[in-house]
Amino acid sequence: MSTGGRAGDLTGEQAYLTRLYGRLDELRAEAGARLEGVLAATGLGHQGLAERDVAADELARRAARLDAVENGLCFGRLDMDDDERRYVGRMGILDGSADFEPLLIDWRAPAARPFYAATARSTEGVRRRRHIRTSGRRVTGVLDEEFDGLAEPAGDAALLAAVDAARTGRMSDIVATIQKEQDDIIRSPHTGVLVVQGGPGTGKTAVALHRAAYLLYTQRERLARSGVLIVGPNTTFLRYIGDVLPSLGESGVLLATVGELYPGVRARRPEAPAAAEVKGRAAMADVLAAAVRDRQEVPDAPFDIVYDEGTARLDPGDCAEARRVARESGLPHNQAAAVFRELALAALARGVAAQFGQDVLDGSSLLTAEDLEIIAADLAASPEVSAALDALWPRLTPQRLLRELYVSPERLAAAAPGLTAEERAGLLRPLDRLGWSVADVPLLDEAAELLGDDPAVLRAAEEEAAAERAERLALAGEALDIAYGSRTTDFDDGEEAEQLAAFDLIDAERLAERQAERDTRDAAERAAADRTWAFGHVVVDEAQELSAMAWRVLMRRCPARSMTVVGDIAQTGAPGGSRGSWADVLGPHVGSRFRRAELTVNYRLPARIAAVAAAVLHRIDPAARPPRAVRDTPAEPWRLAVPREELVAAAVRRAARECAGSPEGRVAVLAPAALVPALAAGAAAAGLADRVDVLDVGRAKGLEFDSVLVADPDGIAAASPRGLNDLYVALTRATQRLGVLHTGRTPPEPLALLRPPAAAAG
Ligand SMILES: Nc1ncnc2c1ncn2[C@@H]1O[C@H](COP(=O)(O)OP(=O)(O)OP(=O)(O)O)[C@@H](O)[C@H]1O
Repeated sequence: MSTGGRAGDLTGEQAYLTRLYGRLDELRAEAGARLEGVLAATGLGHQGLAERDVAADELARRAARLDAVENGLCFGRLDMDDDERRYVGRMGILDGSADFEPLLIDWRAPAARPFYAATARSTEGVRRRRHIRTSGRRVTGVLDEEFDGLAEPAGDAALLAAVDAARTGRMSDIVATIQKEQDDIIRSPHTGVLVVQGGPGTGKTAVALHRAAYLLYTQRERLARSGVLIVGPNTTFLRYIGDVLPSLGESGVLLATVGELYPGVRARRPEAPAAAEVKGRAAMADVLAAAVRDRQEVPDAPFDIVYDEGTARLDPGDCAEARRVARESGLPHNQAAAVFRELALAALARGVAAQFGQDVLDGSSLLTAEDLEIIAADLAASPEVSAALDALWPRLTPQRLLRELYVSPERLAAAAPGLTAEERAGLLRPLDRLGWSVADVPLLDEAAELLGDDPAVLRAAEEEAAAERAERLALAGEALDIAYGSRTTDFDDGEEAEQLAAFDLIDAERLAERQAERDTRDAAERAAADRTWAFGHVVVDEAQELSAMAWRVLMRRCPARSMTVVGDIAQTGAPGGSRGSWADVLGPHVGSRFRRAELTVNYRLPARIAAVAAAVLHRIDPAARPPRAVRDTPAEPWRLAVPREELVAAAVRRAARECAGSPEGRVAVLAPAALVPALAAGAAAAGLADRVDVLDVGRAKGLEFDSVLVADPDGIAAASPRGLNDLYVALTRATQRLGVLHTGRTPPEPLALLRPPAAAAG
């Protein structure tokens, strides 16, 4: 393999790149002019206006795609055995001639595949693979791999440069350096559930996002209609990965946490881990089904309903029969209410008719059919009768079902006999205005399925959602007022973050309202507002974190079961997350009908940090194979014992030292949640807030930083429901340097092997 850039190569590639950007500019100008033309059209009827909006949206999306590929437009060239030359880049570009010659091949097109798949042993017709490095519109280097059959290409310098680069705090795409084992997954033709297991840093997230981009390219029409959902563990993570698909020219994908998947509900309520774990169990589906059945009542004894026209007697036997038929209708609760009501009304009408006596000869009613109809109509129109029947089979919103379950020990005991008294007590809560937790969302969704839609209930649910929104806006308004009121010219970054959160909230609401007014929203936008939306493809990242109940939600959102599921069971941290295998997780939904792929190379951790992590992994699961690190760095990971009362100050000092040691890149201090506020305040006071993130391990899941300081590893292990899993996650976030600050004489055992840093004075 030859590297570097001979002057002739650079000049030649620069000329080609300049031509490509020239063509890109032309295409942008064309798209802009067409958009202007469409928007300027006047005298359109209703239909014409709707068509114009659709066309304008499509053109705006195309313009956005053309803008998005500006950076790193072209990154590779293939010289084939037959002398054909192919340039590979972020999008396909044809020249402007009548022949439409391809100038640039989209990385996802079959013709680009050899760029990722060719090896010395299987060259796929490639003679030379060239990596083209650019900065803006300038070529800065080329790197050639010659497949002359003589030798295995040497280590991939392009890859090493990419994985060694300083991190920005936002994930970048890897389109220029996708490796073969990753490419096989990205382009997998499998149409069902594809599970990608891999240790930390093996590129699971990167692969999942590039697979989404690949599917959007190969199945554009289908997925433009049905949309793609990407599920991540928390909003910090979603922000971290949020630039990747747009940089690949793909928008219109919905990124959400499970807590955001129930329209109208924002899950903000804190939840005790034990209660979250119980709520995540698959058995909660039966609990909810029982809770719904429990709301379908039969009176213990006959009772009289006094209404305008007299008194009607409701008999428990008739009620039980009406309930039996309604249940057997197979309809969801709210729709079956109509069946119950009709049968109960008929029974009531028979009872009233009987009050008028019977023919002594044949026992038939003395009333005419017309009389009977009038009685039935009077009963149906009576508010008293309706109230009595509604009390027996109330129409329910999911919110009401759950709220009334959570406040009632009796209802909980009846619906959840399988839970222990302690577990049930953990679910109890007062009637308050704190809303819903993330663990409640799958239960609301499950309840919505069991209850079904009913116009009256939909209205009630909308009213509840509107009230909740109004409350949130009021709270946001208050937060803004507070932020403005307490604004000083020198507020620290913690305050600024608060203020931004409030602005974000309001912006999100405004956006949602604007979207609701248009009907040209893309699939992702419409899907976000529709609980019953069926996505064309669902990507689940950090999939090990999901509870059994959360999986049920995702399976409902993807009836076609076209899914890419990526995760690492050894990193499970969430209280309801997976303990077993992927077969345990997916079995209830797809049986054994899923394909499993594995990623084995670690692109994040330098070898010496990977060795520390491997020792911890061995403790978690002696049978697990740690991924192989692709590179090493000179910095030795270290540990430092500090007195507990000095931990915060020592961690802040160390973070400052990390920042001073390299001018760019991100530093993280990872600590037990209880320590985070003090550490964050210390970092802010030291003026480090723009370079240093202070996070608990749950928030750091899936993220990475140039330098990581793990503060109080014992505390992290003790606070984690899974013992060492959270510590494993914390130790696997660093791309360059790792330090551990512990308070005991020695840290948890595998870390005891580490030595103090070169200059130990904290
Ligand atoms: N082929 C590649 N070229 C360049 N960088 C890569 C490549 N594959 C992965 N990386 C980088 O390696 C890092 C780790 O990738 P990623 O976050 O996708 O790993 P992960 O398996 O999801 O990790 P975790 O389990 O910790 O969430 C990222 O910075 C990613 O960009």
